[in-house]
Amino acid sequence: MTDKLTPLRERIDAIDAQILQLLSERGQVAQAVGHVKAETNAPVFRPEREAQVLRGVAERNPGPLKNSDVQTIFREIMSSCRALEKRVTVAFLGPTGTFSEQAVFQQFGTAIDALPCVSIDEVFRATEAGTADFGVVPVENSSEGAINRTLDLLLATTTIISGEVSIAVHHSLMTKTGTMDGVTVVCAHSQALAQCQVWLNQHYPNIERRAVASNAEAAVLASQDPTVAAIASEMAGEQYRLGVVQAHIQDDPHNRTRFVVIGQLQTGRSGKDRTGIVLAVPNKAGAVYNLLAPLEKHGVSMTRFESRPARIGTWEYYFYVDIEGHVHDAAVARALEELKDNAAFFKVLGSYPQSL
Ligand SMILES: O=C(O)C(=O)C[C@]1(C(=O)O)C=C[C@@H](O)C=C1
Repeated sequence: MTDKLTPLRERIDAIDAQILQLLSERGQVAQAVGHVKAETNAPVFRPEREAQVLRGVAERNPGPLKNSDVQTIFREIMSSCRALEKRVTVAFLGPTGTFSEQAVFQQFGTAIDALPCVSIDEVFRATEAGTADFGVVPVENSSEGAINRTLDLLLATTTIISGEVSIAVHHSLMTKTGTMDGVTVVCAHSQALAQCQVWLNQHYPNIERRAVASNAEAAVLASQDPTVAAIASEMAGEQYRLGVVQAHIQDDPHNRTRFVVIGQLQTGRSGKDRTGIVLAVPNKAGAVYNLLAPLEKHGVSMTRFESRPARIGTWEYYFYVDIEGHVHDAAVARALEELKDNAAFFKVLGSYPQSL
């Protein structure tokens, strides 16, 4: 047994030495890139380049490692190389242990300074003020729909969207003891309670449900009080040493939340991009239909259409539209020019690489 293992481990040691040498070389090149960028004041974080690198490794992956695992490794390599150029600060809806934090790491890797904020408003403020280089905010959930606060803030913000991240959202029911003995209340963020309501109705119809600021806060409460159960990610459960009563209790097994990255950065073309816009039209028959006609005319696909009541001003609704492509793609540029001409309000939220 040992004799068979020894030569294999020696091979692994030799490969690791090569990997380490190559990582060191990569780091040195990243430092050189950093110097070039510093001379021209160019942005350090280039989401379009990182997306291309990650798509490239998945395309060229010879196996046996899974594409998603190879991408996780390369994301961390780029994160560490980027940190050699400049360590970025990223604001998110805290506390730590939330899905928002997971989205931050999925986009930027872990070689960053993560800045937990108490609300979505605070994430926007920190990013606008420059306290954070970027902010990560939830924008839609596959079972609950739009995160309205984010949509409202995107309308007014001076920041632009530079990226998107999609996270599988799995909720677990957890308590201090790992059982429901003596539990009188289930705490979670209102979105999480909504995403688990069928399951809760079936299994614990009579236990009080209490909405709190975040699932991580619910986990903190459960860690302090054995009569409280929390619905949160298992990551949060581990962090606050909770026992799992039941894993994956969300009603939709494919439940996902999409986040956007906000900042001052205009992301370049990656070859597979998305653009977010907000529009308003005068309240006339056929206005919305006519408004969107340029998209079809120029062969631009719409991937999302969301409306929000305008709470002030002359128009009744703002329309949040996501389209495929980048503002610098010829067809998108032409379609947007025409859209703008027909709209009473028009704002480009940003163009960015589609999430992996
Ligand atoms: O290509 C660049 O612009 C780099 O700075 C290098 C690098 C990388 O490590 O590959 C690091 C940070 C950028 O976000 C993109 C890529």
